[in-house]
Amino acid sequence: MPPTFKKPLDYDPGLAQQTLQKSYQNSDAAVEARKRTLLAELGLADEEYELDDEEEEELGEGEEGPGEGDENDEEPILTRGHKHTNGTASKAALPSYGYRDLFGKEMEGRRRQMIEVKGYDQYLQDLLNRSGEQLQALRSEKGLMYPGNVEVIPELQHELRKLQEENRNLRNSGARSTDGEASSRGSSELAQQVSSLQQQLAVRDARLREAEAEAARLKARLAQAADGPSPRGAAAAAPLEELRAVEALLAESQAALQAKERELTALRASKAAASAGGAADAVKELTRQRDDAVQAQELLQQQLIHARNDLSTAEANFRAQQAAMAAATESEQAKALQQQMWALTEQHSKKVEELEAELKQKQVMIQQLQATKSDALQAMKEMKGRMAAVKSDAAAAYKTQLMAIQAKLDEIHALREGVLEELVNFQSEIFSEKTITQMSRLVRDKEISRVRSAQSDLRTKLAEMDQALRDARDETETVRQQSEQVAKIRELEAQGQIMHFREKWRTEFDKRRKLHNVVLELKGNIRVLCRVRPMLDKERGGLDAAAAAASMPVRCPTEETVRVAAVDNKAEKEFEFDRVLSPEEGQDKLYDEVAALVVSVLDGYNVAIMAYGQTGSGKTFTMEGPEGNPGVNLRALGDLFRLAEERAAEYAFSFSASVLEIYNEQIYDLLMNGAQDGDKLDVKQGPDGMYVPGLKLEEVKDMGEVTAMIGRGKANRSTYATNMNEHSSRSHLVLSVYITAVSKQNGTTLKGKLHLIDLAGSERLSRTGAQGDRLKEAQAINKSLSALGDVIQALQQRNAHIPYRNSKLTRLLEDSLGGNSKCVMIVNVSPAAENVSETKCSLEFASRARKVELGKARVNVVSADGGNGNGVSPSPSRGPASGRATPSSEGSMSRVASREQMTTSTGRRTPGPSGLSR
Ligand SMILES: Nc1ncnc2c1ncn2[C@@H]1O[C@H](COP(=O)(O)OP(=O)(O)OP(=O)(O)O)[C@@H](O)[C@H]1O
Repeated sequence: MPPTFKKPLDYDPGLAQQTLQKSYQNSDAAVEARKRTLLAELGLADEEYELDDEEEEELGEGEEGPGEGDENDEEPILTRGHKHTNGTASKAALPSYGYRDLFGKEMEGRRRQMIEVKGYDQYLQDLLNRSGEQLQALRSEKGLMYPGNVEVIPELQHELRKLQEENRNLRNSGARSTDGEASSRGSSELAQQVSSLQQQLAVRDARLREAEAEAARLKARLAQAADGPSPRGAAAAAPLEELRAVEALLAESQAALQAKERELTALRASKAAASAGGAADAVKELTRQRDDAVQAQELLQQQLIHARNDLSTAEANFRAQQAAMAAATESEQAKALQQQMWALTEQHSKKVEELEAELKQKQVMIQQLQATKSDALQAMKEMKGRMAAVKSDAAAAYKTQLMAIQAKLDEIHALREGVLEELVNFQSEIFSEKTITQMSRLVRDKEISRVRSAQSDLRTKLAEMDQALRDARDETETVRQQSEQVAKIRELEAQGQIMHFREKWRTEFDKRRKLHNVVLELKGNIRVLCRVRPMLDKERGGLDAAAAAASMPVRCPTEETVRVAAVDNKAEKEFEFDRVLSPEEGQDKLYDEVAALVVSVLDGYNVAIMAYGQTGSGKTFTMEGPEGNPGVNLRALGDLFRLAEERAAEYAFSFSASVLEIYNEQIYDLLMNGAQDGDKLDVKQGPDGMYVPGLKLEEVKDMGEVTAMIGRGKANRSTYATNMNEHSSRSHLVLSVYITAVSKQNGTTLKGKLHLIDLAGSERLSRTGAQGDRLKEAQAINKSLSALGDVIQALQQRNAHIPYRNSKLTRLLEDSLGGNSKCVMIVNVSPAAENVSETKCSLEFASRARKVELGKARVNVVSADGGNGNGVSPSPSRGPASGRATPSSEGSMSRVASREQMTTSTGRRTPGPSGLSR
């Protein structure tokens, strides 16, 4: 078990030094105390050590023996003392043994008495024995059982006793010599003494060596102690010094012993001299030697006392050193324990920090919980407040009712009082006063019971009202839930109905589309629209718009007829078309008439919309339109993109387009930059119908791309045309749109084609008066338009041969004027009087075209496996592969017949000329 500490201590050299010093002092004090005890036992108190001057002098005077002279003061003390052993010595004659400085005069006096009683030797022996015992007791008491010290001192004591024995022997031999014994016998005794002394010397030598060894052992132990930490070494320094002092003393003892040895050598010499010389001299010499030996013995005794004291001091110091070492060890242990405690303290500190952190978290949680709790309390408070308000409202209502009841009761009471009063008055007249009192009590009790009953009824009614209110609330909740369920059901039903209507709408839409196509077919595949443009400013002749309109020779009496006033002795003439658009009708109205055909393109039909008319009649206005008021081209394309987007769930559409110009019977690609050789582009027939090899087709995805493409085409056209206005009048501009629609359900592909054609001016050659290049241009225009007229006539007459190849224009439109296509011709006319003749020609040309029966159109469809799916459409009136005219079917004829009948019935359709050429 390690010692417990109140608190850890660091090693403090100062404290250790103080502790050591204290232990020294304690040891010194203990030795001093023991010494005093010893002296007390001997009858020598401390105060007795001091001698006053008087006694000193007295003793000094007493020492002067008679006949000895001054020189006796210097005699060996034992020489004089020995004289008194014979019982003749007085106190004044006692020798001074040189202890005066140690024991004092009184002690010296007592000592002398004891010496006189016991004899010197006995006294000395007693003193030594007692000192040894005291020392041993002191050692035992202090626990200083160090072998070296314990052994050395008894040995020294033993040595001392030996010396005393030797002295005694010497004295005895001296006494015998003094008594005059025979010198021969003394000689032999001396020889024995010498031998004995030699043996003693040998023994003392051995003891001295042992003492030296012990000193070395002590020295080693001290050095070992000094090898420790410096404070411990510092603590051991003092005992080391002490040991050195002891060593010095031992060295002195050794020196004394050596002196003794020398004395013995001298004794041997004296022995030899005694053997050789006279006995008296020998005795004298021996006496002198004996005195010297006694003196040496005293010296040794003194040294022994010093050594003993020094040893005691060394022991005390060593003990203190041990205590200091123990203290240092304890300090180290304390230090280790302190470190352990620090480690434990750190662990505890960490644990405390963790616990503190946990505590903080708990505190935060507690704060949050408290906040939540306070919120809940606040909410409860608010709820309580609301409940209290509700209660107070209810209480107020109840109170109001009670007050009303109370008021009623008061009224009743007042009434009752009145009645009672009257009754009393009345009764007083009839009954005695006693009877009246009894009656009034009865009436009052009855009234009270009636009021109580009324109160009870009211309470019951209130309870019933509350119950009714609760029932009403429950019913309201039930109704609300039911209504929610009904609303959900209706919503679901509505969604179902929406789905149903959507499906129905889709079905109806398909039906409508089919019917639309049927209507178109019934109407005829070439529809002819007539558009009369407004009067231009230059054509008004100074008239305002209204007056100019009133003077116009071209009128539109109905939506299907146009009337041309009589000009040049020619009668007024009226023409009928599928639709006639007056000057007031805008682009949107016109587009409404062709929009249905545009839809047909997405269904896989070939559609051609062409604007016909003399120069300046409004063809470009109709097809292109001015900026901000687009014509057929942009509106048709816008519709196509819009419808394609609507049908995106069913079909995947792709659009491409080309822009070409036919000028002087040559084809120019307006999407190609730079000069072109018009002869190089020709019209061919491919698997998908007519096409122009080498013509650039551009994919377009939206109106932005279309607009940009048309803009480039126009720009290219203007670069090579010297006079744009004149050039545009003498060339055909064809914008073609190719649409592919792949069904997402069965993979079939529909391919539609839309030609939007702004034809060249149709004025007659004779009217132009052109010559040279102009004549050539006019002839070319005439040729292509004549070819168009021939084709229309051949179609109308159902000829076996349709002359498509007579011009690039008709060749290009072969599959758009054929059996599987739909065609709209918009004849644009000028309302101006100066253009009446040309207007008539244009209207007559369009009237003939209107009579052309193209037959039932067919869808360009390719099945998913790559086969031609044209068979899905109704039986064609012409062969699909050749595109050549075939005899009309009965159905077609019947439609024509019906149209003829319609015309006849109305009397407005007039048969046109048989030829179409101008
Ligand atoms: N419906 C109309 N409403 C208003 N102005 C029109 C209409 N039609 C044509 N115009 C105007 O008449 C003029 C001639 O029209 P436009 O250039 O379209 O004739 P055109 O037949 O294309 O001539 P060309 O054969 O030379 O190209 C233009 O100024 C045009 O703005």
